[in-house]
Amino acid sequence: MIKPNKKLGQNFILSSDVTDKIAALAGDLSEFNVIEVGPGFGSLTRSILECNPKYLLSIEKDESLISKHSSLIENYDGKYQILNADALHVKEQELIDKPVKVIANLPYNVSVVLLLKWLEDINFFTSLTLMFQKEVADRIVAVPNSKSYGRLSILTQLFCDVKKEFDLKPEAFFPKPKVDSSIVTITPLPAPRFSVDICTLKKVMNTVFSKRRKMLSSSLKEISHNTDALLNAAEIEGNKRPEDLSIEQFCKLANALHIQ
Ligand SMILES: C[S@@+](CC[C@H](N)C(=O)[O-])C[C@H]1O[C@@H](n2cnc3c(N)ncnc32)[C@H](O)[C@@H]1O
Repeated sequence: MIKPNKKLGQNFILSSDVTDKIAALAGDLSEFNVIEVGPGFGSLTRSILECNPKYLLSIEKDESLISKHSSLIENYDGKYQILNADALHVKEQELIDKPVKVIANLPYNVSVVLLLKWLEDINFFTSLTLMFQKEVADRIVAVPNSKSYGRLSILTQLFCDVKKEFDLKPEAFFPKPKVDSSIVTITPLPAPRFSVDICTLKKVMNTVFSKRRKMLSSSLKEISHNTDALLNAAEIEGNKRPEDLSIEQFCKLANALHIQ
């Protein structure tokens, strides 16, 4: 009898058609080491292994699920290992060699924190094929002037191409989550789209998005003693709101603040 652990975001995919489709989205795996976060009972794991990766390492926090993988480890002798660890705290760079692809049906409670962690050294990865709750996926792929556009869209798209692949209804999982889910492909760029100091960019985004409805001329006062000069230097009108700005404009604003 399976007793899913809600705290660990355990919603297992029911159909192998779905897991096969997710694994296939990651493209040819034969030259790649693959990391899977949260293999659960191994449904997506099996689909990934059937795509013949060079090596697969799964990272699972729930100790009680580790033994469920013994036959897969035996059948894919030397090609598959499972690590009982918290994916938030592992250093992938110490566990596996490049080139690396990540494929995962992420535990939703930690999915954003995991993505932010991977973004810190994004060029370690060739691609990430990830399942998020739909609302988070929408934020990742959002464009300016939309309600989902914000910090996560800007940070991810500064470093990566992003593509929403398909949505899944709660019925695709056991137990049924309360929300829809979406698969996103994230492909790191060789270099960030625009040159910017990331700390300053984060400071600007945190300031203006925490007052989303306010005009920039007002919200930027919190971090700049001369908002007119700042906005002029970035060639942005003060009556704009944060969701009006492109990623390039955010970077211009951060660069102008950095030298102010
Ligand atoms: C959404 S389920 C996916 C299970 C399986 N891959 C599937 O698609 O059916 C998330 C999995 O992540 C595991 N998990 C939760 N938090 C984790 C963490 N911090 N590090 C590693 N695994 C975690 C859960 O125990 C669970 O097996």
